[in-house]
Amino acid sequence: MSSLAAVGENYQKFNPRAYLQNNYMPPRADFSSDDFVVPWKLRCLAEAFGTGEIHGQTLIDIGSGPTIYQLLSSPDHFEEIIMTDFLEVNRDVLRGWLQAEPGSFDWSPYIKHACTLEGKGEHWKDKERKLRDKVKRVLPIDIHQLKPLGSALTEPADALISTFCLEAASPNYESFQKALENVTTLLKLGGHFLMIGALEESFYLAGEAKLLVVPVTEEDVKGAFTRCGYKIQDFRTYVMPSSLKIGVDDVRGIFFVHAQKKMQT
Ligand SMILES: C[S@@+](CC[C@H](N)C(=O)[O-])C[C@H]1O[C@@H](n2cnc3c(N)ncnc32)[C@H](O)[C@@H]1O
Ligand SMILES: O=S(=O)(c1ccc2c(c1)CN[C@@H](CF)C2)N1CCSCC1
Repeated sequence: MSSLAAVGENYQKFNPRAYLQNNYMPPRADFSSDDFVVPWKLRCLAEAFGTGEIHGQTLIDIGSGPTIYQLLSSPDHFEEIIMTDFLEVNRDVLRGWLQAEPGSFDWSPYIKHACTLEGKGEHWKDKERKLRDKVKRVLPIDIHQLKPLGSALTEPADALISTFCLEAASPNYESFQKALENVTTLLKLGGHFLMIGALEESFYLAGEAKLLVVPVTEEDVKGAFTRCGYKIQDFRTYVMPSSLKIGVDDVRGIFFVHAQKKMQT
């Protein structure tokens, strides 16, 4: 079995609820200080979208998983948002939240924090409704395919966003780089890519699943984007405090990159 096939097979054991529990619920999800990682992530995204540079018809979220926090500052800037994931279980979890099904994950602390960061006086229920209205499709994706969305997409997008996907779905750095090239085909020339990911992580747990992660450094990430024809507009890192290391992963830090696809290749 190829290493890519092995990654895909291992993901069949991925448990969305366990993943959400491990990463997006207290005590790890702590909003009590701006210096904590979740406020830091939301601030990176709010500030990037707040520049007004990143806008257009379509935004695609690559490897959404069962989460929506990554999109909270985007709805005012795009007509259509497309969410994607490799696993049907995750696409089903997303559809449940989008349709406000009972028992869906409570993202309200994240939505409220995004409203505070943006400082527009927007009520969190309005932001929640706006995001639900803008997400028009939830599609299957495989970043290791030359055409990651197959024939589902006709027009390239104005912007891409991806959080904790490429490094968590690639068995090695070569396939991480190739996956970036593959997803870049989904983006217009001059389009913007916002990515948040794990630094120097080798595994994470999601219920019965132990998923292998290709450990990447800041230089690895910058090099991959540069080799793929991007201009890096902003790059930030967050060092994970030891208090947040509870055994569900071995992440050392988090990166945020805002990159723009050059007009000339
Ligand atoms: C660590 S989770 C990230 C989820 C979410 N974006 C977040 O910020 O928490 C990694 C995601 O990558 C997805 N994935 C795994 N293999 C993939 C592939 N070949 N192509 C696209 N996504 C894949 C998984 O289904 C999972 O949802
Ligand atoms: O936002 S995080 O930095 C975060 C959030 C998600 C993930 C990781 C880290 C690291 N492992 C990833 C596996 F790919 C998933 N965070 C980790 C500390 S507690 C709150 C959640």
